[in-house]
Amino acid sequence: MDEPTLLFPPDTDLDLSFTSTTTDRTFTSSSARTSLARTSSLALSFNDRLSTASAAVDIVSSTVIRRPHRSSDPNWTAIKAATNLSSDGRLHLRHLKLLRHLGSGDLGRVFLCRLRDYDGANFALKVVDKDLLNPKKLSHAETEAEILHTLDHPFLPTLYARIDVSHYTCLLIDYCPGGDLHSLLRKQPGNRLTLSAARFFAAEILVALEYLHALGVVYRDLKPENVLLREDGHVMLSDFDLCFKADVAPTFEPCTVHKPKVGSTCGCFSYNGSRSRDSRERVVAEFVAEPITAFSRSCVGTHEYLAPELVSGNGHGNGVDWWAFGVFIYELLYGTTPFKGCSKENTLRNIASPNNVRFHVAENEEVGMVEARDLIEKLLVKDPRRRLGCARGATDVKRHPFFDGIKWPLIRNYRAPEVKGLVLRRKKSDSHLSHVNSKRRRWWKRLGCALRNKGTRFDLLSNFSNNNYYCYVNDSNVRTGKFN
Ligand SMILES: Nc1ncnc2c1ncn2[C@@H]1O[C@H](COP(=O)(O)OP(=O)(O)OP(=O)(O)O)[C@@H](O)[C@H]1O
Repeated sequence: MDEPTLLFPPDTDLDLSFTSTTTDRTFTSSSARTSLARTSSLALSFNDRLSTASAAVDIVSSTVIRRPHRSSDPNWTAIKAATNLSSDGRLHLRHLKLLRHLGSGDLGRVFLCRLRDYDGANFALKVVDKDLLNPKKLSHAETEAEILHTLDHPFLPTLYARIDVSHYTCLLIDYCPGGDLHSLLRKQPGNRLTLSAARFFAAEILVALEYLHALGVVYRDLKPENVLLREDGHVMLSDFDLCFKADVAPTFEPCTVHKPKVGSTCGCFSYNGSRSRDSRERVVAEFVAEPITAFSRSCVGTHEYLAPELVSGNGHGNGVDWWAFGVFIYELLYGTTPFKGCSKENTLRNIASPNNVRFHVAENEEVGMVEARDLIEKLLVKDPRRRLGCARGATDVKRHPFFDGIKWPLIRNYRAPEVKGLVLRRKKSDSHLSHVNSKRRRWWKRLGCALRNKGTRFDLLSNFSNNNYYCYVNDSNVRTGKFN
């Protein structure tokens, strides 16, 4: 579908003229689109005259967004510097320089930008022209801005500033140079990832969904296209225009867990197989925050990711995200979606039919695929009342053997997998850390050797290092702490 060239007359607020060719695969009720390929060329600039004159109409929220635990983040440092230098302590469009067009969506266009006087931090600026949107899209745009404003999570975008100028709303968020997971999949042989890479991305998305659900946000548009990749290879779930908010009542619920025998180790990243036979059971109280009473009738989402209850149109709730999570893991591992038909209608028919998901089982498949299929089957249960995740959310999904060995609280520190086409940039702070870590590694190694010589078990010591650079030793098996 060719988008028309948008040219603003010289006296309008912004000059964002460009041409863009877009196809996409999202549909919202009646309209259908797909985001499979995008090409665009552009010539754009903020109108300087406007930028300086815009102060009177700017409604700037950057000063009210505070994330104290991220005070050392370079992006925040840059924003703080710009606002400190600003005469009214606010961020304005004149503080930004647009570098290039990143892409277009249903609601607006996204540009790579930097602060004018500071080159060290990249941002993405989503520009929504409210004059071009119908009331329904306007409400989606407002939903997205509201949800972005509430988020504070490493796998979700940070809204640094919202700048309203005339009929434009501009949202300044994190820039993800790694592109999206859908494009990355297309670069892989068979369009699929290795099991350990799929598990890394699935685990991060699970944590992001857990956070959204704890806020009462049902996401409704999970798909690889909406998973952007940060420079360190960690994910950023994007696109919140199809979300809806519901009530959530957090509880502590009793749960039986397997307690490993003292001294037994757990492989952290490489696949660990089934649970240890040495485990004992104990009951613990677990935090559950899942919007189980969420209910909506509007049919939104992406065809291949729609849950059966969405297709039937009788109303849906939090379960649609757990269904989509099953489709997502399937696509990462099999290179296609499980109910895809030869047309959109066929796809919807396959989803609505009582037939369960089917798998192609390869002869020499990777260890862990049995667990992966079991998880997918449990997520793709057609009746949402019996679907994994619907009752107790991520708490239950995280405990599935597919995720065995992942140390959830440390997940943001894991090193991203090496995946063809994914260029990882190490942050300056990381290279400093890796220097410290390599010193620490050497220190542990020397200590381990010394103690081994004295007959002390090294595997107990190696468990002190919770970092994924370290080697985990489990009897005679050495497992490297990496996702690849
Ligand atoms: N933070 C970002 N960093 C890098 N690229 C981005 C970022 N946000 C968006 N993009 C790019 O811009 C494109 C348009 O994004 P946008 O969120 O407007 O629309 P979309 O993802 O197609 O979804 P929708 O139309 O549902 O809003 C994306 O496909 C992506 O390639």
